[in-house]
Amino acid sequence: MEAVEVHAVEAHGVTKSFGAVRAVDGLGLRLDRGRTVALLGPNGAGKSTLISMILGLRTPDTGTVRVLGGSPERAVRAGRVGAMPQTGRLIGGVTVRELVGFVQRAHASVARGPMPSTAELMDIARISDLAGRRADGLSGGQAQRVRFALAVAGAPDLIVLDEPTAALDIESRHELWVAIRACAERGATVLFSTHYLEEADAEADRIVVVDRGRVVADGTSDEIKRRVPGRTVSVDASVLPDPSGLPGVLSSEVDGRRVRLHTTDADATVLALAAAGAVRDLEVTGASLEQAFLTLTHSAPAGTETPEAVR
Ligand SMILES: Nc1ncnc2c1ncn2[C@@H]1O[C@H](COP(=O)(O)OP(=O)(O)OP(=O)(O)O)[C@@H](O)[C@H]1O
Repeated sequence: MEAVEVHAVEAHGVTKSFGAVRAVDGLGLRLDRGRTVALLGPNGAGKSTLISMILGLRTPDTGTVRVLGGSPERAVRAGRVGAMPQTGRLIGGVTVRELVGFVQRAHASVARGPMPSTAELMDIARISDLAGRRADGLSGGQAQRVRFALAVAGAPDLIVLDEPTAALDIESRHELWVAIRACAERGATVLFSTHYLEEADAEADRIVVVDRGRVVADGTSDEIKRRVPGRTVSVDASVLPDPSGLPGVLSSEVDGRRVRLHTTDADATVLALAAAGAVRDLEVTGASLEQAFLTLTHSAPAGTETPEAVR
C-alpha cells in the first residue's frame, strides 16, 4: 500500500559504511515540504553520503530513506527530484537555450502539471542573457546557473544541491541564490549542503548540523545559536582594562578597534566593565552560528549519544 505522503524526506536509523569508515551512523531526519533546509557539517561529516542516499544513488546498509512518501528511486524516476552535482562539465556544441530546452523536453514526458516555458525557466535561473552562448564556454558561475536550470527543468518538488556555491565568487553566489529562492517561492523544498555558514544563516528556514554521520543539531538558525551557552560582550578597545581579570570572561579577541569578550556571565562582565568606566560602544550578542557550529561539531567525543535535537 502507498505510504501517506507527508514529508519531503524521511530518514530513520540510516547507516552507511565504506569499509571501516562509517560515513552515516544511525541518522534520523524529517524534512517538511516547502522548506529550505541547510545541511552543515565539517569535512567528512557524511553530508554527501546522505545526499547520495536521498537521491537513490546509494542504498543504506541499515535503516530507511523515503522521499516524498516513497522510495528515493521512485521519486527520482517520477521527475520529482532535481539534483545539482558539485561539478560536471556541460556538453559542448550546443547553446544554453538548446541544452535547457532539450532537458526540459525530456522531463515533459513525466510532467505532472504545467511546466515553465524554456524562456521562463531561463529567467528563473538568471541565464536569459546566456541563451545564445555555447554551453561549454561559460564561466564557473554562469555554468553553475545553467546546471541549476537543468536541475529544476522538470519543476521538481524537491531540489537537492550539494555545495551549490562552492568556488563561486560573491556575485555568482548571489545570482544563484536569487534563482534558488525563486524556486523555493514556487513551493519547492530545497535541501542544500554548504560550508558557508552565513549562507545557511541567511537562506535556510532550518539548519541540520551533521557530525560523524549523525544529526547533532536541528532547528532554525536562532535555535541553534541558543544551543551554545555564553554571550559575547564587545567594547571599544581603547577603554578596556585587562580582560583576564573580568568575571565570566573565558577568552577575548581584538578586532580592529573593538575587543570581543566571550563570557559565561554577561551581566557580571558588563557590571565590572561599567565599574571600570569601560562601556564605550558596549554591545552584547549571543553566539554566532559559527561559534555554535564549532561547539556542536567538536564538543561531542566520538561514540557519544547524539545530543537532543532542537526540535
Ligand atoms: N566512495 C567512498 N569510498 C570510501 N570512503 C568514502 C566514500 N565516500 C565517502 N567516504 C568517506 O565517508 C565519510 C563521509 O564522507 P562524505 O563525503 O559523505 O562527507 P561530507 O560531509 O560530504 O564531506 P565534505 O564536506 O568534505 O564534502 C568520509 O570519511 C569519507 O572519506
